[in-house]
Amino acid sequence: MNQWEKEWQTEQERVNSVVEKAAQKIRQLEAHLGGKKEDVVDIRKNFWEDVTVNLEDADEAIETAASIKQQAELLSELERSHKNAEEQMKSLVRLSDSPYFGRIDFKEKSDTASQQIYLGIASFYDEEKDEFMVFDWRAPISSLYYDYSLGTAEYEAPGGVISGEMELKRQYIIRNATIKSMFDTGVTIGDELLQEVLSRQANPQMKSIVATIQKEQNQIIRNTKGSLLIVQGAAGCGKTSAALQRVAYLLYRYRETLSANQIVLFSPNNVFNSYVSNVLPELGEENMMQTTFQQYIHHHLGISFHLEDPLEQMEAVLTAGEGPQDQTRLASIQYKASLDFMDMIETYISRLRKEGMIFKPVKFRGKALIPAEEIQEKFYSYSPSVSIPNRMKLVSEWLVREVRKFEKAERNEPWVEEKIQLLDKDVYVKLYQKLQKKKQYSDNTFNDFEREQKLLSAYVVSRAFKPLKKRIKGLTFVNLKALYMSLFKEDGVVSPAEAPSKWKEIRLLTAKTLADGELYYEDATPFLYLKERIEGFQTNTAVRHVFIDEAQDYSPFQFAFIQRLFPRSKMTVLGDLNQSIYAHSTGDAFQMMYDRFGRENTERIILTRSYRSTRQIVEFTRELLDEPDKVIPFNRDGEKPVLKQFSASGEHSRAVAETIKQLQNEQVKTIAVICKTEQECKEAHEALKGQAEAELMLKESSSFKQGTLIIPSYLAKGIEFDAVLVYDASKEVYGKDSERKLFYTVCTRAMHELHLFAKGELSPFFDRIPSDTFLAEIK
Ligand SMILES: Nc1ncnc2c1ncn2[C@@H]1O[C@H](COP(=O)(O)OP(=O)(O)OP(=O)(O)O)[C@@H](O)[C@H]1O
Repeated sequence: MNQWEKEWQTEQERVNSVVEKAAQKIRQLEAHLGGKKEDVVDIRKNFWEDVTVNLEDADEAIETAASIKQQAELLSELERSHKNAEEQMKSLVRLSDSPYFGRIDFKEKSDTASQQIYLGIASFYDEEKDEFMVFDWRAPISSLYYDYSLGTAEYEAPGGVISGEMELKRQYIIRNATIKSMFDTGVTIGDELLQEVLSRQANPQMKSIVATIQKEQNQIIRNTKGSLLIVQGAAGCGKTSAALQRVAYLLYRYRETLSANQIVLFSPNNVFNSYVSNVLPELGEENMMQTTFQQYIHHHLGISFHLEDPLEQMEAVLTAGEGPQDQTRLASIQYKASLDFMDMIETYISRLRKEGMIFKPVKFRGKALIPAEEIQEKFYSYSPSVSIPNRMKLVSEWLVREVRKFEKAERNEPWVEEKIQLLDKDVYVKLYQKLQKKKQYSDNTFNDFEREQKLLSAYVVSRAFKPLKKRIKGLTFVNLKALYMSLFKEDGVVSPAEAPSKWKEIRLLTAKTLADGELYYEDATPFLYLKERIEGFQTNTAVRHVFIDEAQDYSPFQFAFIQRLFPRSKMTVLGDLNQSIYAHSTGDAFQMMYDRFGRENTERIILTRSYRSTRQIVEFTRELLDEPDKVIPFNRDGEKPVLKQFSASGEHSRAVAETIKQLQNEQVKTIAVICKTEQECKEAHEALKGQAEAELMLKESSSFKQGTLIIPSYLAKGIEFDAVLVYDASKEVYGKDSERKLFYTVCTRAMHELHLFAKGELSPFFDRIPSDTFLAEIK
């Protein structure tokens, strides 16, 4: 047995001993858990027997309440500890399969001997020996593993910086408690393990990367300095991965004060949500809250008209032509994305303080109880120094009082009698009991009938007025739609000198769509902003950390809005300007964020190494960028991208089908035929019918499946596939310079293979790509 084999054996023995200790712990926990479960069941069963209920007098009632409280606390404490034990159990089960993935030997400056630190997903403490057999990857000392190669190294412990010498760095792949591979590394995280991880097939669910986190990614994960962290980097450089491990890190580091429901991740779409949903549970943490910006807006708008989906907007933009209508829409999208538009709304708000508020009359059964003009008069009767939301509140209280007056008068209306006849028997009985309780019955049946009648009509009227009062309290008497539309009137807020280009056309377009009962997606955030400014901003102060992935797709307006929504929250913003695919994402949104938070509160980290795709694919895709050298491929080899160009469309689809079948025969798990738009997807699906099996995925389904998909470009955002087939890389489809970023985004979804097909003339983007970076077949 050579030295390495001996090492291997010693390491395997250590794995065995950790697993054995974990098994002991599992047995103990099982016994404990069983007992706890019985206790919980017992307490639930006997809850009312173990409390003394006596409500005879006030003192007794207080004692009873105290006794119930004590019993409830006991129960919740037991439930909590049961949950903890269960979580510990899950972590031990994971540990028994693969206890750790790395080891470092570190000698502190002041020590003579080095300490062996084994790193795993969760820590494991040996009570007998009083030492950690495994350190959590997020522990302060674990950062040595990610940040240093052999030699001098230091880390930040709670008590200060600790320096020393790293003498060994080792990596393992352990499955079923057996070491499958083991390597010592000199450089940061050895290429070998990363090579092995990256060469695997794509998965419908993203995986955690804790064993191979790179130094620059570790900086993102552990950064706790500023209130804004901006992460920029090319496609596939691990922004999303780093963000998710960062969530896990924050939950560990601030475990006393931070919980998963205080962290929000804004993701590009629901497919992406499902794609990343497994990473945190895999790391033994609960998932943070996940939403898309569209869902958030929709939920808070609570409007009755139809709100356009961002995907519909995307389709409209991607299929836009040179005609005036389409050009107006584009100009409108861009202007409404800007901070200029937010300023315009602010000017409007200042004006509304003095004049111009628009209300709806308060109506009941079709009858106007309080006309809109009267509400407006009341609104402006309050001092202008009172803010608009406060005045709204005062008006709402006044309206409720007014409505109450009408409510009383309404009791004698004929409809009330009709409703009384239709009342349920149960209601009658209840009201009868109420009267009896109040001892309001007399011997005089005539009086009794009158009282009954009064009570019944009061009941019927009050029930009928309830929704109206609720609506008033919800401030629905303000006419938000009309207010928003006023922004686009000819004599509106904007002075001709400040008006954006095509302002007249934008005004007309907006007025028309709103009048048709539709709200375009570009209007959604400004509309909500106006609503919040009038009704009072519903800020969320419970959320402590907001993550925005694919941040290049947010408009400055949306960013500013999010910042305002979460005033007590830190932010991590991740994106790549080269993948800006929305028409509103003009300019450098990151710079704008940077300016808003201020330099002293902001950290900016740029990632340059791309891990997703093979070296050959990165060498091809990066040429689409203005600064190709800024993207460095990770050294993993594969085939060069293949381009097949056809003049006849029949041959084109046959070739696509052939490639799909070939990949399927090779057992490639995830294959995506990516088209630019929904329309193109449908055409592709039709053309491939009967030739190759492929599923059409057009809308955001809630999950992302293995297999062969035909998918539009914007739905493939943030996701990756083993093989990508660009359905038509012709000039017809990717011809405008504004589509270069989209083309880049599409091509960079490929991990191992990239096939491009073109019908007719090639996209001009190929002019910038050196011909030796791909293989071309022209038919
Ligand atoms: N340190 C790492 N170890 C192992 N795999 C990694 C590492 N960093 C990134 N990856 C892998 O690279 C791929 C791309 O990562 P990720 O999706 O996080 O990149 P991204 O920057 O968000 O990409 P995009 O901007 O294209 O959406 C994923 O498969 C991820 O698992």
